[in-house]
Amino acid sequence: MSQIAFIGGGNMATSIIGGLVKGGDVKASMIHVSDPGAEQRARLSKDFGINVHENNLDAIAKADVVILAVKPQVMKDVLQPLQATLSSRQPLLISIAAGISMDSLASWSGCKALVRCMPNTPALLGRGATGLFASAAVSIDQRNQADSLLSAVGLTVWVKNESEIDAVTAVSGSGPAYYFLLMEAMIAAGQKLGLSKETATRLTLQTAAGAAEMALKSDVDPAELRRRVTSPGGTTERAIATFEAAHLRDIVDAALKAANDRGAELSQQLGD
Ligand SMILES: NC(=O)C1=CN([C@@H]2O[C@H](COP(=O)(O)OP(=O)(O)OC[C@H]3O[C@@H](n4cnc5c(N)ncnc54)[C@H](O)[C@@H]3O)[C@@H](O)[C@H]2O)C=CC1
Ligand SMILES: O=C(O)[C@@H]1CCC=N1
Repeated sequence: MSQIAFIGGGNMATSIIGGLVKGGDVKASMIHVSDPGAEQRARLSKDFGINVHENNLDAIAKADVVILAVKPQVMKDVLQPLQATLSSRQPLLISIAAGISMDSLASWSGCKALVRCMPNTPALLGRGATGLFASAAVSIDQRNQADSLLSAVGLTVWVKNESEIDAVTAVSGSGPAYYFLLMEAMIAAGQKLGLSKETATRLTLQTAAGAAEMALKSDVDPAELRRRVTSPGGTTERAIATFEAAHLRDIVDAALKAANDRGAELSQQLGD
């Protein structure tokens, strides 16, 4: 069985580790995590019974797969001290960082088999969505390994071009935040209409979950599901007309383009 090392034990690593341990596909004893935060390490050790390390080199010492889960801004500084070990051991290197290119990962790590992927936080519940892209040096076995690690925490989708990872980031990596923003706005609007905060919150969250579940299970697309809620001359029609008049689709288009472009900009700024 492969040893898996996470460099960085923050929000995303915790989500993925939680999913892996809960799913039972990977033994806790096979998972190593390094993080400079003592509290972070204590929490990971207590919650999941995995191996924790202060030093990144200790985490990767026997790893077959190394998952990079640090912020993009520190990636170069994190990888350079690991380069000698990584280039001699040649583990499969999986980066979940937004906006760090394959070229940068290869030159900073010395690894050849690289996977860039973009998960999202619902991975914590096993309901994540991850887009992945592999370098040419990734073997079929390694690709399957990356797929099974990330599919333990939800849906996986492979893309053919590296640039598509920025689009995946814009749609699903950042996506949960868009839905949370809409929830915040609906809860506030419900309160203005006279509901208590608790009632507005419970109704909003259950509606979001129900709508998502319907869209996932339905054999028709979201546009048709929307039409089925919208009675002619009724209440939904007024609300949808208000969204359309405020150019909601253009706003979503611009927001996702901004996220996509920020991914590309980060690659430029943080690359060599
Ligand atoms: N938060 C999200 O929804 C998503 C984040 N990502 C990507 O995941 C990566 C991590 O993001 P988060 O988990 O949100 O950040 P985070 O800040 O929660 O976690 C980063 C962790 O790295 C640790 N760290 C800092 N310096 C380190 C070092 N030198 N060596 C080892 N560990 C170090 C920090 O102590 C922290 O625990 C980022 O690159 C981000 O682009 C990807 C998909 C979704
Ligand atoms: O906001 C970010 O940069 C990261 C990547 C996707 C979600 N969070």
